[in-house]
Amino acid sequence: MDLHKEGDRGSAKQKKVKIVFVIGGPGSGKGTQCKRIAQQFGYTHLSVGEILRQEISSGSETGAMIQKIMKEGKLVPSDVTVRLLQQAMQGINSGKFLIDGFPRNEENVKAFEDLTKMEPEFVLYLDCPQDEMEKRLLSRNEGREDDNIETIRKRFKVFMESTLPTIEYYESKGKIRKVDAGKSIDEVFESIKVIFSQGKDNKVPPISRHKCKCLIL
Ligand SMILES: Nc1ncnc2c1ncn2[C@@H]1O[C@H](COP(=O)(O)OP(=O)(O)OP(=O)(O)O)[C@@H](O)[C@H]1O
Ligand SMILES: Nc1ccn([C@@H]2O[C@H](COP(=O)(O)O)[C@@H](O)[C@H]2O)c(=O)n1
Ligand SMILES: [Mg+2]
Repeated sequence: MDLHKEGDRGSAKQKKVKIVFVIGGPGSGKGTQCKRIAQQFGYTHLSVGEILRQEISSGSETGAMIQKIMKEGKLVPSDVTVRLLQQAMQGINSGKFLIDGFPRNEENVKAFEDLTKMEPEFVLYLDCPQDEMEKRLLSRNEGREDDNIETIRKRFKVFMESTLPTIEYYESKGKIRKVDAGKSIDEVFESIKVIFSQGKDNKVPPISRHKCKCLIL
């Protein structure tokens, strides 16, 4: 798949690639729900955090740099993240991508748009209270280096300061589909199924920072 040529929207020969971004605070359930969405709706699930962790495992210099940033709960420079994401997408012959944990800041948005010339169909936003996310992360038990209380608090701060503005950006474009992610896994998936069944014309009421559950501590 040539992700550059996909930007030539007029070309009938180009296969239309559909992209859905999935964002939400750390522990909001992005990975959990993406697995279900991919299975039920035929998407290829790409977790950007997982792609970055694979780069760490490769033992490269870039991986070492990523590991340091992740441990601090900060964000990896967008040129690195988007290059790795684009490489992962190019290796897969799929028409539908579910991109989990992306974008995390405005720099991510710009780098993705500049490099791929693509935009998401919509952005699924898992809105979850912070105390619930903290509880989930502390009992996740998957051996992640960043699942400790110190790093978790830093990740929450990054989410508030850097990711919420991207949610507002996509809200202004009418692309946010928000679900209450504080409920049980099954209940959250029920709300998500409605969104994926209705497709891109399903509009939800506008949100603002003040209405996010993640801010009600
Ligand atoms: N709705 C839910 N209710 C209770 N526990 C949940 C729910 N959704 C996910 N979990 C659990 O919470 C933990 C975090 O979920 P998950 O890994 O899907 O979150 P995430 O948003 O991908 O987090 P991160 O940003 O850190 O990758 C996991 O142990 C998962 O099993
Ligand atoms: N767009 C992104 C996504 C992730 N990161 C870094 O990876 C960490 C883990 O991400 P998860 O989605 O698995 O929680 C995250 O805390 C960041 O350090 C990133 O920089 N940019
Ligand atoms: Mg995850």
